[in-house]
Formats: sequence, structure tokens, C-alpha cells
Amino acid sequence: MSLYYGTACRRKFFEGYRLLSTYVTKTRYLFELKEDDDACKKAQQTGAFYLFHNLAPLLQKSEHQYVAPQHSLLELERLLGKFGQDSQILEDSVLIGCSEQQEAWFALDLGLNSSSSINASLQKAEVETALQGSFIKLTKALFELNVKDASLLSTAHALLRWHDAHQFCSRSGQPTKKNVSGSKRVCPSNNIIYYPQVAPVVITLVSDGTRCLLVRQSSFPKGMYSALAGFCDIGESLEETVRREIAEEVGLEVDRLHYSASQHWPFPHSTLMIACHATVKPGQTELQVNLRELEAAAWFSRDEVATVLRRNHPSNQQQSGAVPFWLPPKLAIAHQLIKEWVEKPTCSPLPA
Ligand SMILES: NC(=O)C1=CN([C@@H]2O[C@H](COP(=O)(O)OP(=O)(O)OC[C@H]3O[C@@H](n4cnc5c(N)ncnc54)[C@H](O)[C@@H]3O)[C@@H](O)[C@H]2O)C=CC1
Ligand SMILES: [Mg+2]
Repeated sequence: MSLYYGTACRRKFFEGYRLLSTYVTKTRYLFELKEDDDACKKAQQTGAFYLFHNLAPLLQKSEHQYVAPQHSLLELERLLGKFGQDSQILEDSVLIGCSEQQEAWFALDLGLNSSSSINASLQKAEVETALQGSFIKLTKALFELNVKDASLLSTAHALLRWHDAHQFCSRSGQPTKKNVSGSKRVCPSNNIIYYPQVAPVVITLVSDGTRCLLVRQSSFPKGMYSALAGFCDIGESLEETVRREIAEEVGLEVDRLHYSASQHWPFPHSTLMIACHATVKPGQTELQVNLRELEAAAWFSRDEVATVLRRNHPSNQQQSGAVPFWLPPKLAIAHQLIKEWVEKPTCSPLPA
């Protein structure tokens, strides 16, 4: 390689290699913890724990924003001791990631009563006082945190909820047993393995070239419009789901579509949001809104959407009186999709 590459190129190659190496090392470490119960137990000794109570994460208020505090195993054992509990509840913790220095991160719910734990759940208010924080519902917490913590807590929430809801084998009816990391549950009577489930959902911003289509479900917060979303049916490709959802919900046929990005979304259950841009043929834009699915759907110009993005907050809407609706918050992939459309009007579509 040195024969053909100059010094700058070589440096770049090795810098790239170093970066990749850190990521690969971390990924392999997490893989080992998921597979090896003893290694995972060992990692708990030096790891950090994020705490939940009935699926609400513990947050502490710092100067300008909320932070998700970490606790060591020792601190947790002290806390449990203070409330007269033994450490068995720690068996319910789930692995959610690790730092670059290979400090493993776990999540533990102190309020859920799992079948593997003989402990009664801890009282929320007492734990909040002891830990100088508050357990805040995820629907609120996510929007108060930085992106890294929001993503970590949303993973933790999804995994804790999945374990809470899958404690019994659907074939034998017997209690299933979680492995130490929480990457699976096994039924001891028939060895069936259950893995945490994710439901794929496509979210599509439809455009006719100059306008984009925004829709409202009756369950959305008042005044909020978003892109079209829908769960993938069994047997469908993503492209087929996009075409079906758009036809079902607004009666349009997709001409072209291209993938934009994806995001894990914890509401109402764990979904993988797959975001796409789609176009319909000019002249074929008449909406036939399916009122069983949507409350409203309408075309909006780029200028209208850009204005709403600039003022995007429900309270700003009331103050100004001029903005007729608002859009999902920055954290939601719908927001990114709409922003992308406003900012990159000329991105070239691929055939559907
Ligand atoms: N992160 C973001 O930016 C956004 C996320 N979303 C999420 O997308 C998801 C899907 O959007 P919808 O328009 O509601 O989907 P949808 O158009 O497929 O309609 C929902 C209906 O689909 C059926 N369904 C089929 N498979 C389902 C499954 N695995 N789980 C639950 N219901 C299933 C149910 O009857 C449900 O009432 C929602 O969970 C919503 O939270 C929606 C908009 C923005
Ligand atoms: Mg939908």
C-alpha cells in the first residue's frame, strides 16, 4: 500500500482504521455481553444503570435542561438496602449500550413487578426523594433530553416494556426466562426463544413537485399535521407498503419514491420508522381522504411549510395567530423529512 499511497493518503487510511476499530471493538464487546451471561454479570459490576419506574425514566433537572443520571451497582445496592429490598431485582435489568471505554450501560425498572423478582416494586415518591430526581413519562421526557440520552432511554423503554409484556411462553403458558443482558427470553419447558420485536412502519412525505401532503389523525395533539405513516403488512416490501398506505389513506398513486432515513420510535410500541419521499404525477393530485384513518389531509406550499417550521411550537401558533398548524418536534423523523423537503427541493427521485 505504501508504494502507491502518499503520506496524506496513508494517514487518512490509518485514521479511518482507528475510528473503525473503536466502533468495531465496542460492537464486538456488546455482542459478547448479549451472548455470554457471565461476561454480562461481570460488566454489571463496573457498569452504569439508568433507572425507570413503571416505564417512566428518572431525570434530574440541571441548569437548562433535564439529564438522565447514571447509577453504579454499588449505589443501587445501597438504595435497595435502604428500602429493605435485596438485590434480586437487578436480574430484571437490560443491557442498552456501552461507552467507547467499554463501560456497559443497563436500564432497570424499579416499579414493575416482574415474575423473576420476588421484590415488591419500590414506591415512586420515596425513590424520587432518595435519588433527587423525578420519574417523567417518556412522552414528555424524550423532548426534554439531548439526542444521545433520548435515543438511549427510548431503547431502554422499548426493551423494558417488551420484557414486561412477554413473561410467558405463548405455546406452553410457562414463565419465560430472560438472559442476563435481556437480548432474549427462553421458555425452559420447550426451549423456544423469544426476541424483542420491532414493527416496521413507513412514513412518507408525498409531493406533487411544488406542494407536499400533510395529514392529521384524530389522535394527534391539537393542530399538529405530519407525513403519512403506516405499518408494514406481512408479506410486503417497503415500496409496496408506501404505495398501499398512500392509496388507502388519501386515494393517490405513487409515481416515484426514494428512501431518506430511519429512526427507532417508542410510541405506542417499538417501531422502526422508515422515512421516504414520494411523488405523484402532476395532475393526479385530487385527494380522497379515508376518514376511518385520517381526520384531515391537505396540500401545502413550500413557503407555507417553511413558515410553520420556523415557528414550530404549539404555543407560538397561539401567540402569532397566523400559523394554521404545527409540525412534529425536531426529534421525530417526520420533522426531518419535512425539513429535508423544504431545504432540498431538487433531490432526484428513483423509480418506485
Ligand atoms: N416518529 C415520527 O415522526 C412519527 C411516527 N408515527 C408513528 O407511526 C406509527 C404508525 O402510524 P399509523 O398512521 O398509526 O399507522 P397505520 O396507518 O398503519 O394505522 C394504524 C392501524 O394499523 C393497524 N396495525 C397494523 N399493524 C399494526 C401494528 N404492528 N401495531 C399497531 N397497529 C397496527 C391497527 O389497526 C392500527 O389502528 C404510529 O405508531 C405513530 O406513532 C407517525 C407519524 C410520525
Ligand atoms: Mg396511517
